[in-house]
Amino acid sequence: MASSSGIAFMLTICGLPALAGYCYLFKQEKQRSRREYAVAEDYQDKHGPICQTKLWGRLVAVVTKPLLLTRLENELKVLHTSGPRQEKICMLTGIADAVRLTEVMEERMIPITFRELSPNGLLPSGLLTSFDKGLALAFATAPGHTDFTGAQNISLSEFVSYSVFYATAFSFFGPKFPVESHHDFSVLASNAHLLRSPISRWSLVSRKAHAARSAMMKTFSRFIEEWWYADGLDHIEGISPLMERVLQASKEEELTMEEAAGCLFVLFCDAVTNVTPMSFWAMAHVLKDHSIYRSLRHETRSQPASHLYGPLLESVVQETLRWAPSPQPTRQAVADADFALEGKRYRLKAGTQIVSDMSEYHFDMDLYPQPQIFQPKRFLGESLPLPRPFGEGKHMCKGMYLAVFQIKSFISNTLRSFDLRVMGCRATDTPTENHQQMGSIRALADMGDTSMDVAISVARRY
Ligand code: HEM
Repeated sequence: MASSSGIAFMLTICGLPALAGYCYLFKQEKQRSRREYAVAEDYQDKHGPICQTKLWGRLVAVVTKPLLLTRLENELKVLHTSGPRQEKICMLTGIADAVRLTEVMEERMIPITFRELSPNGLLPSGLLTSFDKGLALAFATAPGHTDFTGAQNISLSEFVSYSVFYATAFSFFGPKFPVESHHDFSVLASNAHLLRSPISRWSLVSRKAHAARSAMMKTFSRFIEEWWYADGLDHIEGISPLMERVLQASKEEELTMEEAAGCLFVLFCDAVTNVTPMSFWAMAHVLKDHSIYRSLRHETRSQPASHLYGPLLESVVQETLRWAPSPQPTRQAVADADFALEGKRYRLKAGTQIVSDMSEYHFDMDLYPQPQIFQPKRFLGESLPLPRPFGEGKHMCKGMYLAVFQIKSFISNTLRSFDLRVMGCRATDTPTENHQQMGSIRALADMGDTSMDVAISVARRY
């Protein structure tokens, strides 16, 4: 899934500033100028809510209104997910011929995920409690195997990335999963853009990304190997019902062991790659404003550990889901389609990628006053429309309930376990892999440099 910043960047370098105005997420906390609003409005008046362009030789149509993608899917019947999904699977797993794997993911694994991660499936699965337990274990070691007994300065991005990775791996795969693979995962996550582009064929440029991907795939293959070949063994210690069902389905569908490992890895990536930056942004904004930090800490600490529903926490999470870049649902037109919409005529050519971008909606000043400013209390007591970072229609995110739980659990457990302080924004000579994964942190540093990070002091409370 392309990120909003990616599309904004692609549109900008294509010399289409008017279109770039559609997805200007990374001008965070700066007022969008009157001119930029006017340019975007002007574009919509002329061309309607779908903007078509060509990026690196590929036809792309960007849809900018809620529910429009669902409408096009239902009415045109030519928009499919399998093309973009297959690309994503190949990119993440390195499996060149992923046609069968993509089919199995769509027909078996996604419905399993939908059932297991629905509100009714989540509670009995034990996934939520084991995520909390995983966080406690991560806090005991992360990062760099420190125990945080005295106050220590660390990078917020590393702290978030390691904690979310550890807790998700623990809750999905149990205590036997080798969490030291976090290093390979970070390298892969921050270089995934290379694997996604034709540059991936230039081995000199993308060697690091290829190596990290092979290492992750080996980790997953080794993790399931014993179970895979031992017919009598029906359980991997501590594995979640979701992943157990995915493995059973892999055998039933006669996938290879590598393909089964690929299924686990792709679902794991779905669960970590978006929760990590969302948790980072939420935490960064809470720490940036000392009065918010104190109020949220008070709210969190005055409730029982299992309680994750304080009103301020709820508002901070919703504001993060509105403000932070979210992945963009993508479909592919498998045949030409002509249609009219809001008085404009469109023609989608077969092969066009349709990308839904909600940044125009999330930054609409009529819906959310001063949209560039992260306002932690924005959703307190207000009946504002809720953000829409999870896509829409039948392919809407299957892990949205888990995702919201993970972000809330990360913030609450961090505030309960530690006293934190921002020490400043730190420049590193060699940016660690996490920085790009987190996106630009200009909002705090305002220096336009992705090698910046937020340094925090962390001291364990008990
Ligand atoms: C804040 C975190 C997350 C965000 C913002 C997010 C967002 C999205 C978006 C935008 C889509 C595409 C929807 C579409 O094509 O219409 C998606 C799909 C998906 N997400 Fe998430 N997601 C998050 C967390 C998770 C988690 C924790 C899981 C757990 C495994 C997950 C599993 C999935 C799956 C399986 C799909 C594919 C659904 C399908 O094609 O039917 N996501 N997500």
